[in-house]
Amino acid sequence: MGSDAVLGVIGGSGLYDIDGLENTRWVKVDTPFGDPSDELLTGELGGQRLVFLPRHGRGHRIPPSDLNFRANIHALKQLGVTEILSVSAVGSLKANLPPGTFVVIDQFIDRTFAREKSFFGAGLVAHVGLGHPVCGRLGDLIEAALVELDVPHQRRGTYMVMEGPQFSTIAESTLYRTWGCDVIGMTNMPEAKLAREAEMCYATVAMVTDYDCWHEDHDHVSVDAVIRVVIANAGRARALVTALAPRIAGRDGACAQGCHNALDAAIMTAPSHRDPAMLEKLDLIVKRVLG
Ligand SMILES: CSC[C@H]1O[C@H](OP(=O)(O)O)[C@H](O)[C@@H]1O
Ligand SMILES: Nc1ncnc2[nH]cnc12
Repeated sequence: MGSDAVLGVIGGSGLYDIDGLENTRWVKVDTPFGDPSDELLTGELGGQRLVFLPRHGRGHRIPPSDLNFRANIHALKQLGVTEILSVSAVGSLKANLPPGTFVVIDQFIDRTFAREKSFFGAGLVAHVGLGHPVCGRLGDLIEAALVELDVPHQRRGTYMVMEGPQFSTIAESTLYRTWGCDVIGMTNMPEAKLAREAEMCYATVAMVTDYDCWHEDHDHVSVDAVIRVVIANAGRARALVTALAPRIAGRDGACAQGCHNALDAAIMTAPSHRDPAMLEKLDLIVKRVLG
């Protein structure tokens, strides 16, 4: 069987388009959860189908708490995306992770509190596993691409997700360091949770832009500093996408880690108690498992 893989790229701060895409088209996608951040750019990169979504919209119009994460993930799924690469700017919580380092995230701590976090709800209840919140297989492919490109990186790391939009206090930043977190940002949750519910592989490459506000020898984070580092590293982020695309095509069948079967044992609501309106709204998400 040939690969059915379609790579979705969610571009964070500073990554609002993709180089070298062929046969491109910006597509407007409607979802039962409202509007995604922008139109989605579809195309091919080295023969691999790719869909790109600028997380904050072109021109960076939408703050983290107002992102419609459900619509974004649903729109990617509608366009056939099976594996998602999230590219994100983050602050460093470790002295050995200076700006310019890429971290292939494998864990999250979700401290967000003002966001819709599930496709499911009253009338159709589900609980997916999140012990491994990112796809390890996709993480390995990202790491292989970073090695090939000689980009300074760390293979694993915990991303602390804060609500924002303000940056942290020193007390908060210091607390997160005692928790062993590696980096901090505002966007990857509930994105990763929703990708799991939608049975898509998800992995994050976090681009360190600053030392947040805990480091005595460095200025506190500012938008200026973040943008400067993002611009300096945008070429490497784009090269990563180009190097990752052909690696995605190698998958045969469903993800061996189980991302594409995440709902197999997740739905709790008895068939006789399922809300028909919810079933209709969630059709794209649940049709593989409920038929
Ligand atoms: C401009 S700094 C704060 C902003 O950047 C990060 O976003 P993204 O993950 O989309 O690159 C961070 O989480 C904040 O939203
Ligand atoms: N220090 C920081 N805190 C939260 N989000 C960020 N994005 C980039 N740097 C950040």
